[in-house]
Amino acid sequence: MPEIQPQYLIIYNPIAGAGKIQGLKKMVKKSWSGKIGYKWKKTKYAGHAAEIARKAIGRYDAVIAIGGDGTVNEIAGALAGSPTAMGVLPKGSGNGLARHLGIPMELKRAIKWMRKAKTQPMDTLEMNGKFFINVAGIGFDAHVAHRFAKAGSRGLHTYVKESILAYFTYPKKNYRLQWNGQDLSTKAFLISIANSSQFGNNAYIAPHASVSDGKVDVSIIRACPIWYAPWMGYRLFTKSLHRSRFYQSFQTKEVLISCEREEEVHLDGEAVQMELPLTVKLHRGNLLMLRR
Ligand SMILES: Nc1ncnc2c1ncn2[C@@H]1O[C@H](COP(=O)(O)OP(=O)(O)OP(=O)(O)O)[C@@H](O)[C@H]1O
Repeated sequence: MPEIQPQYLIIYNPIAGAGKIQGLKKMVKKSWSGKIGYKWKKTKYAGHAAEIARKAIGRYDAVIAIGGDGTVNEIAGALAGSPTAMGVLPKGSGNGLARHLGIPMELKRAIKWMRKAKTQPMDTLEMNGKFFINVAGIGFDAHVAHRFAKAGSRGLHTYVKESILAYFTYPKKNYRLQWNGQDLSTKAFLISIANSSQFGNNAYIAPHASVSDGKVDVSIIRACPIWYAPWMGYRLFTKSLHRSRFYQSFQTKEVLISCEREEEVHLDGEAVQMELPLTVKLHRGNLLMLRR
C-alpha cells in the first residue's frame, strides 16, 4: 500500500533575514518530492502570514514558516489551539525558537531535517491578551526592539548598533512582580519572560527553559556596574547567566508585572506599547510543533 503523504503549506517571508534565497524551491522539491506534498505562499505585508495560516487550518497537516521569529509568531498565533501543526525553516536574523528546537540553521539541512520531524505539543503564552511563543520582555531589550523598529535598516548589525547606543542612557527602573503568592520589588535592567531558552543568535536569557514543561521562565537582570556589562554579555552567549549575582529567575504559569509608568515591551522581538500592569499567562501544550 502506498504511504499517505503529509500535506504542508509553506509560508515564505521574503524580507526576513538577508532577503531572497537562491534555489530555495529547488531545494525543497529535491528533498521532499514523493515524501511530503506541499504548496507555497509568499507574504506580501506584515500580518499576511497570520491570515494565510488561519485559512490553512484543517486543510493542511502542517504550516511551515520560512522566516524568523516575527513570522513564527504570526503563524503560531493563528494555529494555536487548532489541530494543524507548525514547522519552522529558519531564515530570520535571530531565529530564537528554531535554534532552541535544534533545527539546523542551514536551510538545505533544515529542509531534510523536517522530513523526519514529528508533531509534539508545545506551550504558548499571552501578555495582556497578546500572543507570543518565544521570548517577551520589558526593560532594556524592549527599548532596543523599539529603537530597531524605527532604525530604517534591519539585521544583526543594526541590532548591535542600537543596543550599544541605548546602553549608556537607559535608566534602570523599579518593577514589582507577583506570582504564586510571592511578591518581589526590584530595580532591574530588564525582565524577560521566556518560553524558549534564547532571544536568538544563541543569546541564552533563560538557560534552563523548556517549551513543553507547562512553565514560563521569568529572568530578571538587575542593574550592574558598567565595567561588569561585558562579562554579562559573555555569560549571555555562553549559557551561564544563571551563575551571575545580577541574575535571578523563577518559573511559573502566570505572573503580574508592574512598573512606574507606561512601558515599551517586545513580543518575540516585535516592538509593542502596552498598558501596565502586564499579565502573563501560559497555555500548556496548545500548539503542535514539528520537532525531532
Ligand atoms: N512582504 C512583507 N513585507 C514587509 N514586511 C513583511 C512581509 N512579510 C512579513 N513581514 C514582516 O516582516 C517582519 C520580520 O520578519 P521576521 O521576524 O520573520 O524576520 P527577522 O526579523 O529577520 O528575523 P528574527 O525575528 O528571527 O530576527 C515580521 O514582523 C513580518 O510581519
